[in-house]
Amino acid sequence: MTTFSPREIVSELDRFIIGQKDAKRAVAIALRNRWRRQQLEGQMREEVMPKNILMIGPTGVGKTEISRRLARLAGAPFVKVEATKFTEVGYVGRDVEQIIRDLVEIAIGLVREKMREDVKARAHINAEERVLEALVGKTASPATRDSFRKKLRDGELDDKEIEIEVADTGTGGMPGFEIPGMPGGSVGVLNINDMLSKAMGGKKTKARKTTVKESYTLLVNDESDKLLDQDEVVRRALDATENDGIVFLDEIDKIASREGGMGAGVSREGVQRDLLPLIEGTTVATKYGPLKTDHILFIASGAFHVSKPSDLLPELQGRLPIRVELRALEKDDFVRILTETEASLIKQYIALMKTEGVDLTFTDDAIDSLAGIAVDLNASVENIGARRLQTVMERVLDEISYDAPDRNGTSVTIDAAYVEKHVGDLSRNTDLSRFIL
Ligand SMILES: Nc1ncnc2c1ncn2[C@@H]1O[C@H](COP(=O)(O)OP(=O)(O)OP(=O)(O)O)[C@@H](O)[C@H]1O
Repeated sequence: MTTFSPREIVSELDRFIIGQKDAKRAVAIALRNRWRRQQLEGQMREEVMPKNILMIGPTGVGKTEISRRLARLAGAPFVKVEATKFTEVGYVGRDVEQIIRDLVEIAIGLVREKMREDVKARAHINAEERVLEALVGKTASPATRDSFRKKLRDGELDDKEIEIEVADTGTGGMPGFEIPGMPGGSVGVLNINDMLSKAMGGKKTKARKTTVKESYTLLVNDESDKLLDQDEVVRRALDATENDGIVFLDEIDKIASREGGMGAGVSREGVQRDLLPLIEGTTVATKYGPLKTDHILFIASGAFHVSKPSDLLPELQGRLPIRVELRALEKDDFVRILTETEASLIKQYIALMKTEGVDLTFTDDAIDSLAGIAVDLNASVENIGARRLQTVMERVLDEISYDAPDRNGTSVTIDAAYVEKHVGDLSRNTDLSRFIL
C-alpha cells in the first residue's frame, strides 16, 4: 500500500504516460481512497466501497497502461481481462470467477517475491552450501570445502558447470482444469494434484545443469521458498487481493448492448449479469480459501463507439460511477511519447544498439517525421493509437537492427531523410501498410 498523495501518484504516472490527465486523476483518487479506508476502524472500514472507474476512449491511448502503472506503483495485484472473452462459445456463467482466482495467483507471486527479499540473507548462505556440495560432494573434508569456498567467493568458479536439484515450480504434472458446471471445480482437481505429489514423496524436484554463477539465482529462490512460511504467504496474498486487488475489464463496451433479443445480444447481457456479483461484492472459492471481492477495484474500459455506457445494465452503471474520457492522441503526443517517457521506444533502441557498440542518435526532425507517419497511418489504415509507433519504429530500424553486429564502434544518426527512405513510400501505400506498418 502506497502512502503517496493523489498529486504524487499523478506525477509518478506522468513519467510513463503522456496526457490523459482526467484518467490519471481518477485512478490516483481511487488509490488514495484505499489508503484512507485502511486508516478507518471497524464497521466504517467495511462500509466504504471502492468507487469503480469507467474509462472511455479509443484503443491504444493509455487506458491499460495507466491502470497497470498504478498497480505497480501500489504493489497491488493486477489482472487484465477482455470482457468479450466470456461471450465465446463454451463459457459458462461462473467462469467469470476465474478472474478472481487469477488475481490471487498474481498476488501469491507478488507476496512471495516480497517475502523472499526478507529471507534472502539466510537463503544466500544456504545456497552457497549447496553450490559447494555440488562442486565437491557431500563427503569432502572441511579443508577442501574451505578452499573451494574461497575460490567460489573470489568468482574463480563462476563458469564451472554443476548439477543442482531445485523444486519444480513449473505447473508440470496434471494441469488444473475447471469441471464444467461445478464452480471452483479446479479446487478439487488441484488438491488431488497436491495429494498425488505428496504421495510420491513430497515436493517434486528437478535436476538442472547450470553454471555456478547462474545457479545462485535458482538456489537462492529455492532456499528462500523453504524458509518462507507458506501459510503466511497465502494469508498475505488473500489479504492483498481483497484489499488492494485491481481488475482491469477491457472491451466492456462490446458487451454493453441490452437489446438484440436473439443470439449474441442475450449472451452479452448474460455476461454483464455474471460480472455484476463480482463487482457488487461476493465470495469466490479459490484453492487458497474463500475470497471476498467487495473491496477489489474494478476499472472497466471501452471505446464506446457504437454502444454507450447507458446501454450497460443499470446495476452495472451504478457500480462504475466514475467516468473518465481519454482523448485520441495527436502528433504532439506521439513526439512526447517517443522522447519524454521513461524507457520510451527511442531510449530503448538506443540502449539496445549500445550493447552492440553502435551509437544511435535521432535528430528532432526524425522524431517529428516518425510521429507524423504514425498519425497519417492511424488516419488512413486504422487507428491503433500509440501502438502504431512500435510498428513504424521497428520498420525504420530494421536494417540497423540486422547489421548492428557488423557496425561495432560506429555511430548512426537517424534523420528525417533516413525515416523517409525507409518507410516514406510504404506509408503512402495504404494497401501495403495494412500488412507491414
Ligand atoms: N498516453 C500515452 N503515453 C505513453 N504511452 C502510451 C500512451 N497511450 C498509449 N501508450 C502506449 O501504447 C501502448 C498501448 O496502450 P494501452 O495498452 O494503454 O492501450 P489502451 O488504451 O488500453 O487500448 P486497448 O483498450 O485497446 O487495450 C502501450 O505500450 C503504451 O505504453
